[in-house]
Amino acid sequence: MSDFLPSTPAPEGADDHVMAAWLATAAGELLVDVRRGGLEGKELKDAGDAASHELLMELLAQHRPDDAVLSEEGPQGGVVKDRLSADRVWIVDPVDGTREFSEPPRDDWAIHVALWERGELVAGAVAQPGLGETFSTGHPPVVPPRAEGPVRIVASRSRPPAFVHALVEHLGGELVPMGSAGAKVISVARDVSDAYVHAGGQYEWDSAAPVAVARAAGLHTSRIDGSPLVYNQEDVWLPDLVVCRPEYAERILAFLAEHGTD
Ligand SMILES: Nc1ncnc2c1ncn2[C@@H]1O[C@H](COP(=O)(O)O)[C@@H](OP(=O)(O)O)[C@H]1O
Ligand SMILES: [Mg+2]
Repeated sequence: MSDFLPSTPAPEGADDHVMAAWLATAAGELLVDVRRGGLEGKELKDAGDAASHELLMELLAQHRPDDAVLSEEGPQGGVVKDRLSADRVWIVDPVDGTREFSEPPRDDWAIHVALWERGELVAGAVAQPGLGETFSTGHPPVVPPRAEGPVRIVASRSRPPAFVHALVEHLGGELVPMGSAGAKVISVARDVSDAYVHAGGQYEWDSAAPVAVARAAGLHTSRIDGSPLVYNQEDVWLPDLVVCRPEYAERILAFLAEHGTD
């Protein structure tokens, strides 16, 4: 048992939206402590991954004992209980943007907690401790009116897919490099960017919670071929996605259909 105590007690009788937000926030508080502990580089990444994973597993076992869990850091690919026959599966990424987590004072890292139930994402939360905020399906972000200026495409800071540069040029826009899939999706909801486009590799836990929040906020979410993002599959590889303000979806998907991502 970890001796860490979240700053707020578990909300009594919490619904799944509140539970997701509370779990992600609690893991974020623990990670802020870990980050202040003096470790660096790989040691800090490993300590953060392990501490957050263990806390989330412990709190889920306590508060949602009947549900299955798929965690990036779990055993056998993070599977606890038979998630493929379960009705309810929590899909968690204990630290998303692990690289940026290990580079204080960067704020582009996040904790993802999503709930999948019988085929759909039904709740989710993305905590971004660097912003002091947790974004959740319980109180979906209200997307502000778009700031004036060129289209902003947010993409991986450390491995931006090559096609993204061509897309940015095609749209006459600009590239916003950022770590963490969660932070990137949330940047669209915050009007820091207009679209997040990724291809070439990712897992279900990288996008489940951010996509749940993005959908609740009214953003477009899909695979790059326009098909729906589907979760709790046998193979948890989910390599590409588009999350954007709805008004950009058609143009982005048309570009990807025509030019591909090679
Ligand atoms: N090509 C790839 N293959 C596997 N995972 C990838 C990937 N590109 C990005 N990811 C994962 O997606 C998340 C966001 O990446 P990025 O910050 O580069 O956009 C990271 O999650 P983790 O930090 O949880 O490992 C990263 O590992
Ligand atoms: Mg991740």
